[in-house]
Amino acid sequence: MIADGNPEAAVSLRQVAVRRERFTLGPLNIEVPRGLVTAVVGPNGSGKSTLFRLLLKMEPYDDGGEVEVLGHPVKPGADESFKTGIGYLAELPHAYEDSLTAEEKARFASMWYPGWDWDRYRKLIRSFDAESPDKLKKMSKGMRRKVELACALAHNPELLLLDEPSSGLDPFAWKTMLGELQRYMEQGDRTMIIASHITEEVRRLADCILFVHRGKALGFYEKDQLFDSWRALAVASPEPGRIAELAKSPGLQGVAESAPGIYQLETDLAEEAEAYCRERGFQVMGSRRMELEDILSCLIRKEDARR
Ligand SMILES: Nc1ncnc2c1ncn2[C@@H]1O[C@H](COP(=O)(O)OP(=O)(O)OP(=O)(O)O)[C@@H](O)[C@H]1O
Repeated sequence: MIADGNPEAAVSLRQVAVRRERFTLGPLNIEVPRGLVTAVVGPNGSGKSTLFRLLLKMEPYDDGGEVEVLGHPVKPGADESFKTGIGYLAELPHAYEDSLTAEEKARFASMWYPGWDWDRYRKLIRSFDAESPDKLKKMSKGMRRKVELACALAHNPELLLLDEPSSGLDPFAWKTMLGELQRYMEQGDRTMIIASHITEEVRRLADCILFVHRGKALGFYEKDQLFDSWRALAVASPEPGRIAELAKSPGLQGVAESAPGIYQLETDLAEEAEAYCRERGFQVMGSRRMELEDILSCLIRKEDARR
């Protein structure tokens, strides 16, 4: 997770801290790889939106930290032209755009982004079924979201930052969005960072997952590896009361005796834990992938115990 000036990184953070009156993000040391989708997953108020704003130079950070986006330093006085290579979908709509129509918003964006492609924009609007002459403030939440998504994608940005993009979308629009985002990533050289509370969205889109909680990074994982190694095992023993033995199993994240001699064991080293159990005469009756929220709960529990 420590950044070391890796040119393969789309985003590098070194010892970066954002301080507010009642909240601190960081210090963060993170490298987000290029060409992949990284999902930022964490409870409400954990700092996901603040992280996005930091990357767009909308949040000042403490001296001593270093932020690099697409190879450019993000710091006071530095050139900001790299921002034209970013597509950003904020969590909430901007009030100053309320009185614009979709077409007017798009015209405004087209002046800012050299790579703006009207043909691409119109195709996206059609694909989202979001053709409307209304002002943005008169649109439904989902309709406005679709317009904003089309605008974030229309210049085919090198880096796409999506803050809870599916908020307000109906299931059809959600599916369309997934398809468009997958097509965007199929180009092979694009990078996406997405904050999401939707497990299915993370499962389908993400290559990597960054867990955050109370402004701290709890871990950066390759998704498939994460789901392979974090498992819940159902373990049986002919005699009850052997929980202390299981509590020493590799990668232990949690263990409970659900019935006499029947244990639920959560581990982030599934293969090693299964071998450990078998060597000691336990029977491994089942092994299932843990859900994203369960993994996040385990990480939070560990972090809270450390505090
Ligand atoms: N403008 C602000 N001024 C002061 N504190 C703020 C401001 N915006 C957010 N915060 C605080 O910063 C913390 C992180 O907020 P942030 O919006 O980054 O979290 P989040 O992970 O995106 O949450 P959610 O999942 O609810 O969108 C919260 O404690 C929030 O109250």
